[in-house]
Parts: sequence; C-alpha cells; structure tokens
Amino acid sequence: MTILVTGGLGYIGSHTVVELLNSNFEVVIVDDLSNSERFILNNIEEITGKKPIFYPFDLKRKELLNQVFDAHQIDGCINFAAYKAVGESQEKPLDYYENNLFTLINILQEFKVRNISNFIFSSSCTVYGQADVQPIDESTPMKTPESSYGKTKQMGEEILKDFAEAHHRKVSLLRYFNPIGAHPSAKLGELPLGIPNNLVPYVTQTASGIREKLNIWGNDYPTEDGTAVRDYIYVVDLAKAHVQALQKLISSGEEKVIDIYNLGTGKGSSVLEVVQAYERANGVEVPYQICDRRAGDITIAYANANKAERELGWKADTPLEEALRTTWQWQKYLESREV
Ligand SMILES: NC(=O)c1ccc[n+]([C@@H]2O[C@H](COP(=O)([O-])OP(=O)(O)OC[C@H]3O[C@@H](n4cnc5c(N)ncnc54)[C@H](O)[C@@H]3O)[C@@H](O)[C@H]2O)c1
Ligand SMILES: O=c1ccn([C@@H]2O[C@H](COP(=O)(O)OP(=O)(O)O[C@H]3O[C@H](CO)[C@@H](O)[C@H](O)[C@H]3O)[C@@H](O)[C@H]2O)c(=O)[nH]1
Repeated sequence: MTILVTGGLGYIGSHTVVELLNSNFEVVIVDDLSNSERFILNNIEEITGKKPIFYPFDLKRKELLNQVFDAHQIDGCINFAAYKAVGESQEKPLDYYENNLFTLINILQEFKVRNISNFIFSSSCTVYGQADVQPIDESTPMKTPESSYGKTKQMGEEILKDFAEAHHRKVSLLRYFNPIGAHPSAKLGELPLGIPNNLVPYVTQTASGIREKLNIWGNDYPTEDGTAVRDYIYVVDLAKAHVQALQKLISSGEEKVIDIYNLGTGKGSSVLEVVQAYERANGVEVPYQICDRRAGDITIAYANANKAERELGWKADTPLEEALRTTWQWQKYLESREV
C-alpha cells in the first residue's frame, strides 16, 4: 500500500516514515522544506535501506498536489505538514490558519474526488487546554486553546469529523502529548531553528554550551516541586502509534471510522525532573535559573492513553532517561556535521 506522508522530512514525520518503510508500506513524501532539510531523506534511506519518493513543494499548491495523486495510487495519508510554533502563531495567526487548514482541505478534496479513505491527523493535547482533571482521556472536555496554533488543531479535527461523516471515510485523530528524543541511529531528530521554544531542545543546547542557562518558567505552580508537569513521549514510540492507527483503519470493515487517541506515556514529569533526568542520562550539567511563568502555559497535562493500548495494542514504554540520551546523541551528530 502507498501512503502519502505530508511533512515527512520533519521531526515526527521522518521517524514515522522509517516505521512505515520498516512495515513494508510504500511512502510518498510531500514536504516544502520550510522546517526541515533534505539530508534527512538520505538518512531515512541509510536507516531503512529504502528510498521514499519525495516531492518538495508547498501543499497549498493544489495543481502540484493533484499531479502527485495522478502519479501514484495513494491508499491513505498521514498529515504532519503544519506550522507548529505556538508563540509565532499569536503574531501571525493568518499564516497559521492558511497553512494548517488550507493544506488539510486540499488533501481532503483529492481524497473526496478519488474516493480514498484512511486519513491520519496530527493533533495535540493542546486541544484540551488546562483540563480540570488529570490524567486526560479522550472524553475530557476540550477548552478554547490559548493560541491560534491550538485553534488550527481543534478546527482540523472538526473538518475531519465532518469529512468522515459526509463522505463515509476512515479518519484517526492522534492527540500527541510532548514528543521528545531522536532516532537511536542519531540520524533523525528535531532540527533546532533559532532559540528553542520547547524544553528539551533548550536543555540540550544549554548542556552543549550554546545557551548559557536554562530559564525555568515558574516554580510556583501547584505541583510537587513547583514546576509545571507534562507527559514527555519518545518520538519513536509516537511514530509506531501512527503505523498501528493506520493498520487499524485499513483493516476496519466499516465504511466510516472516526478514531481519536491520546498518545502519551500516562506519566507526568516536572521541568526540574526532566533537567535532573537529562543530567543523569548524559553525564552533563544543565545550569538553570528560575524565572517568572511563561504566558499561556498550563500547570499540568498528562495522558490517560489506555484507549490506544486497548484498541491499537500500543504503549509508550521507553523510559524518559533513554529518550533523553538519544537527544544528546543527535546533538553530537549535528555538531559533527558542522565541523
Ligand atoms: N512536536 C510537537 O511538540 C507536536 C506536538 C503536537 C502536535 N504536533 C503536530 O505534529 C505535526 C508534526 O510536527 P513536527 O514536530 O514533526 O513538526 P516539523 O516542523 O518538524 O514538521 C512539519 C513538516 O511539515 C513541512 N511543512 C509545513 N508546511 C508545509 C506545507 N504547506 N507544504 C509542505 N510541507 C510543509 C515542514 O517543512 C516540516 O518538514 C504538526 O502537525 C504539529 O503541529 C507536534
Ligand atoms: O526554556 C524553557 C522551555 C520550556 N519550559 C517549560 O517546560 C514545559 C514544557 O514546555 P514546552 O516544551 O514548550 O511544551 P508545551 O508548552 O507543553 O507545548 C508543546 O507541547 C504541546 C502538546 O503536545 C504542543 O501542542 C505544543 O505545540 C508544544 O510546543 C512548560 O512548563 C514550560 O514552561 C521551561 O521552563 N523553559
């Protein structure tokens, strides 16, 4: 079967392409390289011994997308392509709505006219906002997200539910918690772009001396050590969930399926716990200072991922320290490419 993977050279997409190729799917990638680099394609080939087909263009260009569907018998799509910087989305909301929603609709139009099913969407735990109860399961009520980015994820989910209902198609909405880590080969990982916004990339750059100190945004939260708590999920575990969600859609005898899964470990870790685990895992020091809270941050979010375990037979079981070790190895790889 041939799967279109949009954003397949990005962080989560590239890891998922590896898992798809290892599971004998044919892969067609469309990625405009707006947040990724071409060498990732070679690295995917080095890891798997297989070469995915790659088209470098912007999915907003309908006529090019149309040609891809003409050229390949597409059996499903995993749609990673999106802008994802929460802060930036507040400054450029129109760019976020345009990129994250128009691209989605363009692909779905092709699915509609060509009668294709099996669509997987990258959603986020951000759709829950600050939930009233932890852990968060799929029936936890959604709140209005703080950012335009978060709103594109909620809207994307609604678009897909309507699409599945109206056209009798199979879709899976995957709500990721906080993905971290890199491929064990150290050939795939998250590419740092400017000053990292996310915790683990910032910790990594602090450990390697690129940043002087980590700013911990607040230690006065109502948590055990006062720092905010998240559910950090290893990216390879996350990638595997996509293959399992896809296989479930493909093998379902139903005409219409709307699956929704939380993808997390079920365990919350505070910012300080992540810093300490990083130091232990990699034998490095991470200097930090405590600062004021970051605007828009929630106190705590961790998943109840039992539904994914029950229905997909999937569980994120890589320990935090192991995931953090791969991050450090990826950093070393990136540094070796620079010299
Ligand atoms: N990383 C996270 O913390 C996280 C958490 C929850 C959800 N998500 C979602 O998961 C998906 C993948 O995230 P990621 O961390 O791998 O991001 P990423 O930026 O590394 O990957 C996205 C890829 O899509 C490409 N892209 C963006 N717009 C495009 C367009 N118009 N046409 C073609 N290609 C385009 C980029 O070049 C990039 O390679 C995104 O939808 C993101 O919103 C990410
Ligand atoms: O330099 C830093 C960076 C982060 N943090 C804290 O670390 C925690 C995690 O922050 P971050 O890594 O930025 O993740 P989130 O704010 O939880 O958001 C991420 O995870 C969400 C759920 O997947 C996604 O929707 C977002 O796109 C993604 O940025 C938060 O308490 C931050 O305040 C710091 O203290 N210092």
